Amino acid sequence: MNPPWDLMPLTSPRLQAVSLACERDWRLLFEGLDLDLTGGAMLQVSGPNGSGKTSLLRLLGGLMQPTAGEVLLNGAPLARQHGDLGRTLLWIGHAAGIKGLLTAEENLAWLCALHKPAACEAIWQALQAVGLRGFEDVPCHTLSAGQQRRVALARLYLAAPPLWILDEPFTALDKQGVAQLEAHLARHCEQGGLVIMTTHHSLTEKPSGYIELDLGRRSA
Ligand SMILES: Nc1ncnc2c1ncn2[C@@H]1O[C@H](COP(=O)(O)OP(=O)(O)OP(=O)(O)O)[C@@H](O)[C@H]1O
Repeated sequence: MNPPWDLMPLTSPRLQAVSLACERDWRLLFEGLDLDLTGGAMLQVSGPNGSGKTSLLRLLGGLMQPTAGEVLLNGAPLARQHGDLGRTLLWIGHAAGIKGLLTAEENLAWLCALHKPAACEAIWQALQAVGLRGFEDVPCHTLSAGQQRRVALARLYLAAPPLWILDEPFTALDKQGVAQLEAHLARHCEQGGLVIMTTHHSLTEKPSGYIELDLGRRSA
């Protein structure tokens, strides 16, 4: 049987940043930032600590308003699409973002239910894909940091939307986990998905649409 993520038809997303500026605590992090990303692209946002990588991701994911400029998703301002964002965009933040008292299966069930409920079988397949077979029904606070990160990343193996915004997705993963995630992200892009992520990790597997944006080299 094919895994569920192979059954998901991707509608190619387009994300644009138009003359984006970001100021935090009266400190200008960047300004005049333009991006035009379509399905197939992988944008790696790099730069030193505090250069504004997470802030940029939050702007692109609609979690924060820019100081100037705007973000367009499929041609329309992101700010006006909050109700529909979950169908297009999957956000996985710096923290694993899972509930310790819930099991891995329960965490994924409620996270998916926010936008599109997932069948129990699909959730177990996703957990198996991230190496958590046998840990489906234990409370997540009993899992290691890397295993908790894997629970969060299992969402990328469910019927995920086409645009993935991931803040430091490789944190706490072992070598095998890093290699597997790299391959999965590259495959998502080759299938028409769009990945935007921050990482200090140097990628060994890059899709043809790979782009790097180094915020440390931009003058604010
Ligand atoms: N909630 C906040 N309120 C005010 N300022 C903030 C907040 N979060 C971050 N900042 C400031 O914004 C700047 C950029 O932070 P950001 O987290 O975007 O950087 P980063 O490049 O992702 O850093 P790191 O590599 O350490 O994760 C920092 O100077 C930080 O102090």
